Amino acid sequence: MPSSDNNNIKSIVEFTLIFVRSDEGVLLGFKKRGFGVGKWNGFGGKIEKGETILQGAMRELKEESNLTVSSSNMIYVGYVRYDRVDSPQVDIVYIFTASEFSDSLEESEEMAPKWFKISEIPYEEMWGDSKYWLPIVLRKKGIFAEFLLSGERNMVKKNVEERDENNIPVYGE
Ligand SMILES: Nc1ncnc2c1[nH]c(=O)n2[C@H]1C[C@H](O)[C@@H](COP(=O)(O)OP(=O)(O)OP(=O)(O)O)O1
Repeated sequence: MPSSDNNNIKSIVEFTLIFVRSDEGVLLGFKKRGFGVGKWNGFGGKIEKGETILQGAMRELKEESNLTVSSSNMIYVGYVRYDRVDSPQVDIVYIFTASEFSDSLEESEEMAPKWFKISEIPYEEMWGDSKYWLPIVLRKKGIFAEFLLSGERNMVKKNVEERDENNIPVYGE
């Protein structure tokens, strides 16, 4: 996408997003405040200074759902890049899955968690781009996707690539 050429004059903000799986389906959280309020999504947030991407993903899951996933059970599957025509910020969202976890599921100040069958995922109540790439992730494939957005809602361009496990994209490479 042409906007990629602008990376050097845009600020990059890095986020994590994890989709926990079980026999019940996939765990989503209803965002109760802040960015994405009123939408269902996986669990995650900004990576904090001094922590790795993996540490950030594990911390956000714990904070938002009380679930614990050990580092060896965190599966990195790729990333989604969001550029906006009307903002100097590019968001990189690192995507993880996990199917082994411990501790009891709890609602947090930020997220109300709920298990969804795969066939009942509420894509119309999620970010508009999720329907293009989340099904790929849930088929246990790697993902690289990039979206050019106008404001919060309008998608100007999209590029979605399914990747094999030996070709999982790493941001910056
Ligand atoms: N388009 C886009 N931009 C940025 N982040 C996202 C999207 N689509 C998404 O699905 N996401 C994900 C990435 C993160 O998991 C969340 C956003 O994190 P946020 O709640 O803003 O981060 P926190 O660190 O928890 O924020 P506060 O603690 O400051 O509220 O959405």
